[in-house]
Amino acid sequence: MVTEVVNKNELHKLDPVFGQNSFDNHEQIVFCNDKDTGLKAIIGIHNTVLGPALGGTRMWQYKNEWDALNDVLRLSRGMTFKSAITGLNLGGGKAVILGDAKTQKTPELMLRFGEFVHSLNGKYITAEDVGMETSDMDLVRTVTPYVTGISESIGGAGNPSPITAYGVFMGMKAAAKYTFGSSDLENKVVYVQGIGNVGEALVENLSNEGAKVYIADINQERLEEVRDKYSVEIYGGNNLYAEDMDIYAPCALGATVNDSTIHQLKAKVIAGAANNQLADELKHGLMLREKGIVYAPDFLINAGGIINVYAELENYGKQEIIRKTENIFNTTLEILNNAETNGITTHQAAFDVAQARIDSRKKEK
Ligand SMILES: NC(=O)c1ccc[n+]([C@@H]2O[C@H](COP(=O)([O-])OP(=O)(O)OC[C@H]3O[C@@H](n4cnc5c(N)ncnc54)[C@H](O)[C@@H]3O)[C@@H](O)[C@H]2O)c1
Repeated sequence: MVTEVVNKNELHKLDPVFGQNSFDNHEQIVFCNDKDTGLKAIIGIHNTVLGPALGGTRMWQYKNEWDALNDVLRLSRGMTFKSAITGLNLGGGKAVILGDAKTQKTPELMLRFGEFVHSLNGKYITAEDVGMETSDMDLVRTVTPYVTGISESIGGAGNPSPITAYGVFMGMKAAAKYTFGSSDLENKVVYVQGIGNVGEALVENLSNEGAKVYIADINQERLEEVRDKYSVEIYGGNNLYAEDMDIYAPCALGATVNDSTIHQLKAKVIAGAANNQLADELKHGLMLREKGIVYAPDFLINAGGIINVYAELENYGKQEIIRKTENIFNTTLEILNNAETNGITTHQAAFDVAQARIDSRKKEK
């Protein structure tokens, strides 16, 4: 849509940036373009009340620029609440690079992207997300200090994905305790959708605990690779939402919990790593509550990665990373109980805690 020539008289109807539903008072949005490397990126800085906006970079072949903009806005906003509820002194930001990471990601493009990050003087700090590897962050580090998730060999905390997965596992166990009366996941039927960096590490935790794990991914090679390493089954159908399961773990992209899937979902718990799992936070949060499906808020339980990269800024070690990540179990249980007591959705309960922390810091300032 944005690539079409727009009738100037109609521009006011489009409100392309400030009028977007997902805009939600972003402080700054930076559009980056470099002809030589083909870089097209958007950096979203949602809120810096608690500290610099930290969030990963996603490289994805979006259908169009509207999708890319909407994604970066939703993701950076999510980071604000993730860091706030986790008690970190960080704001929310995120970046997207438009393109196919497999075929279009070059060292030159990553370096140019790093220069754009550097030009923001630390207001935005990047890290990895979908389509990025630790080695990409190492490259970005050569042109800017405003990057985390770099290799341990050069002073970083390494790949955040295993810690993210561990936090999701903790959140899932808390949701299981709340729902089934025990945090033990042995024999629980869990569908993990998306077995990338985080999904695979979650599968490892789950299979060690004796859960019955089914894996789904659009990448067949990946499915076979992961199936051969752990005692899991590849899901052979084409609509996992309708399958009998205890727990649905979305670990691919966002918005899989929506009008169409909620009606089909048989899971009793949703707990996964993907950001922005609810297509519409208010509406779908309520629909899940009405259906009695327990939703462990994504921005609460997938905070292990940000805890891991925050260590690079605050200089704490592995032990503290694990301790903070394990605490996701307690926070999740508290949020699920609060939601029940106050008759609100679990998403709202988590959001309220995060927003209260931001408001109180704003008052102090
Ligand atoms: N990496 C982290 O530390 C971290 C931290 C917090 C949140 N997250 C979120 O977790 C999710 C996974 O991150 P990751 O780092 O593992 O990414 P990744 O790129 O390593 O893996 C994503 C996987 O999802 C698969 N996939 C994509 N679309 C799919 C679909 N429609 N159905 C099934 N599978 C599909 C891909 O083939 C890939 O295997 C993302 O939403 C990311 O934003 C990641």
